[in-house]
Amino acid sequence: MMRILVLGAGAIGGYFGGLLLHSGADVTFLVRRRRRNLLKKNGLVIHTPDQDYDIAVADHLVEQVDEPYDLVILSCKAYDLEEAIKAITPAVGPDTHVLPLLNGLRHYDVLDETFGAEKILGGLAKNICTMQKDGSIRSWSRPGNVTFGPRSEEQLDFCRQLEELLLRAPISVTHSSHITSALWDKFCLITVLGAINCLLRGSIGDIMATRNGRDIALAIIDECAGTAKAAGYPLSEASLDYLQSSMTREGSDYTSSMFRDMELGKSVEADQLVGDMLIRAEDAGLSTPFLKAAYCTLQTYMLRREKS
Ligand SMILES: NC(=O)C1=CN([C@@H]2O[C@H](COP(=O)(O)OP(=O)(O)OC[C@H]3O[C@@H](n4cnc5c(N)ncnc54)[C@H](OP(=O)(O)O)[C@@H]3O)[C@@H](O)[C@H]2O)C=CC1
Ligand SMILES: CC(C)(CO)C(=O)C(=O)O
Repeated sequence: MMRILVLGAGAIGGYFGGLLLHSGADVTFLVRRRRRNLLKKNGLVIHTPDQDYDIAVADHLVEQVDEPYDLVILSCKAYDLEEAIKAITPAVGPDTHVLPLLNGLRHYDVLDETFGAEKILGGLAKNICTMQKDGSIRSWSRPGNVTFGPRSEEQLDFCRQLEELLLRAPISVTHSSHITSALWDKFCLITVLGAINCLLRGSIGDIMATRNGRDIALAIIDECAGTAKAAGYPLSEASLDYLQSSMTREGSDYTSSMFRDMELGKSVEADQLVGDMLIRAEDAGLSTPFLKAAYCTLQTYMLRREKS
């Protein structure tokens, strides 16, 4: 059976790792002391719109690893990547594959350089979820989706085995043969949503109730879509339609995890999402005033947070 190590049992790692374990997969969570203690005490509870799961994880927790696994699922925040790489290094042997589920793109450069691109699959998560104070995971998606795929021919066999395994869990699974395009689509979606929410400080519905919210949302979509096009990964018509309708829907309570983190006073992935999109736009010679304003807002937030 495929041996899987999941780094981080937060919202994304806890949800997908927990549901994989529930489906009979061989899953071990690599967690830090505080998270380990909480999971030992409370178990891993996952609340979904249709069902709650109470998963016994006490025997599936480690604070460090010393042997290779077949698959390492990486589900930390981007600002924790460096430490996470140190923690998983002993688990990455010659035949190991790594599936990152982080938002953004920059982590691929770092992972490729550290472990070799042949080991790093393409992956992303679509799941509106959060880790609650008591350590349980709440997901509002029906169900959360993992999209993954090979970044080179050599990874195809492993991806087929992985698809078989993922399909046994109560999650939605997309095995993409164009994973880099899918990563760009998700990068645009999360940057657009995060920039709108964090710049204008509200859910999509809150913002659509204002005089100019819709115009600003559409301008941010244009800036990100232009950047994707310049990078050689233009958004499909369907993706663009989806962005234009979901980001301007009246009454929508849509928020990104970055905005929810900001509301809670937590650290945010500003550099890896809005900041990175902005750098790529500038490199392509594009004018992106709204992304600049959004990044400036996020940086100001982070600077004030560091001071307090
Ligand atoms: N939440 C969402 O709705 C979505 C999030 N994403 C993306 O998924 C990624 C993860 O986000 P999310 O799950 O929300 O974040 P969380 O903060 O909920 O979870 C991250 C977990 O990673 C753990 N972690 C970090 N570094 C280490 C380490 N060195 N060793 C062990 N554990 C570690 C943290 O542990 P500790 O508790 O000890 O700090 C934390 O529990 C982000 O890139 C995010 O943008 C993508 C789609 C949706
Ligand atoms: C797009 C969304 C909102 C859900 O998948 C997300 O990725 C996030 O909140 O980080």
